[in-house]
Amino acid sequence: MLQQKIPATVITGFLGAGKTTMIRNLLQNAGGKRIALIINEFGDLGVDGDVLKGCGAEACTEDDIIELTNGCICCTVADDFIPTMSKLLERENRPDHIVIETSGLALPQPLVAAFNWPEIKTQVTVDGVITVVDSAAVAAGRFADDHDRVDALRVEDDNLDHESPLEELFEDQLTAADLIVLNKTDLLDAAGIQTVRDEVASRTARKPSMIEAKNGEVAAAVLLGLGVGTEDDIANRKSHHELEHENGEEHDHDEFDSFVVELPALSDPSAFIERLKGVIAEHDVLRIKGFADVPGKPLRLLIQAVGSRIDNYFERAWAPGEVRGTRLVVIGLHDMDEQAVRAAIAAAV
Ligand SMILES: Nc1nc2c(ncn2[C@@H]2O[C@H](COP(=O)(O)OP(=O)(O)OP(=O)(O)O)[C@@H](O)[C@H]2O)c(=O)[nH]1
Repeated sequence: MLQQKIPATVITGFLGAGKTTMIRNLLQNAGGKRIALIINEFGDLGVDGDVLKGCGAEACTEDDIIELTNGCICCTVADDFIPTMSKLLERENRPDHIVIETSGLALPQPLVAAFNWPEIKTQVTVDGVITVVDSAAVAAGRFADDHDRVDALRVEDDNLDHESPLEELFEDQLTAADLIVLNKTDLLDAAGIQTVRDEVASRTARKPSMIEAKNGEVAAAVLLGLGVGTEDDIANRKSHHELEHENGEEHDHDEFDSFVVELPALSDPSAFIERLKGVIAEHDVLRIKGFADVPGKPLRLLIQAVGSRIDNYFERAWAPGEVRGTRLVVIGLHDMDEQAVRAAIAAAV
């Protein structure tokens, strides 16, 4: 008997937009669907996997959560994604739906194209690409902020074919979308949200629907079942990179850098977080996430910084045998001064 293709939803969006938060909410409200989740993170601490495994949703047990940690999924399609999908499809107990969270720096286009590989195409179809947008970051001009600098460079160097890397990635992720979720609307007023809608609409020639959300709260029925078959429409969603290098030149993530900082226990987490805000602002760090050891506390403290907005909460107990420690992934543009950022974070403890 011919098996029905399994729908796969690709969830993309820039660092810190709220992808993991939205997926966590989805898993807790999946309405009886069994979901397999493939998570790809930039930076190798596996924070997203931990957050999702910790949500205890029946829709998706720990076995159904697969982490791809060898770099951005868009660059490791052949070595990482295809073999992972093949293994998943060989399972006896196949999922009803597959959800893929790309890293915040990934281009969705090569991933969607992978669904046209013969061994995948016969068994799976892309239900839709959902792009999560940090509305507050858009309103703050995060993705357009170094226009002047790039324009100045372009005058000096005719060969410069890139816009700012943030802007380009933002547009590529929007161009791939079947549905755009304008998240974090709690941080804006109505006029601010309208500005974000206009800005987002102006960044893609395609006009996918847009919905607004707070804390990634979107009904499962809205996210799953778009039924698009996006892999058949990739010709209309080319990334800047594909348009510039039609001859197949490799795309890479040279514009971004990440490293892990190991720190001692935090005796005063609030003071550390206040000082961390200063470090982020001074060095223009894009994203910090990780966890901390707070002496005397049985739970580990999760720290999530998106720009200089920092959330922190006690997440889960240290597991038996797990070494307590403080580890943070730091992500920034390539010109970020790693040594200076390391020293500044260490001095903030
Ligand atoms: N105020 C506010 N914060 C949010 C909202 N959604 C998510 N956040 C917070 O934003 C931070 C980043 O959220 P994540 O869900 O980890 O974002 P992500 O897109 O998975 O991030 P990466 O994995 O780095 O790409 C966390 O601290 C969330 O609690 C929202 O709607 N409003």
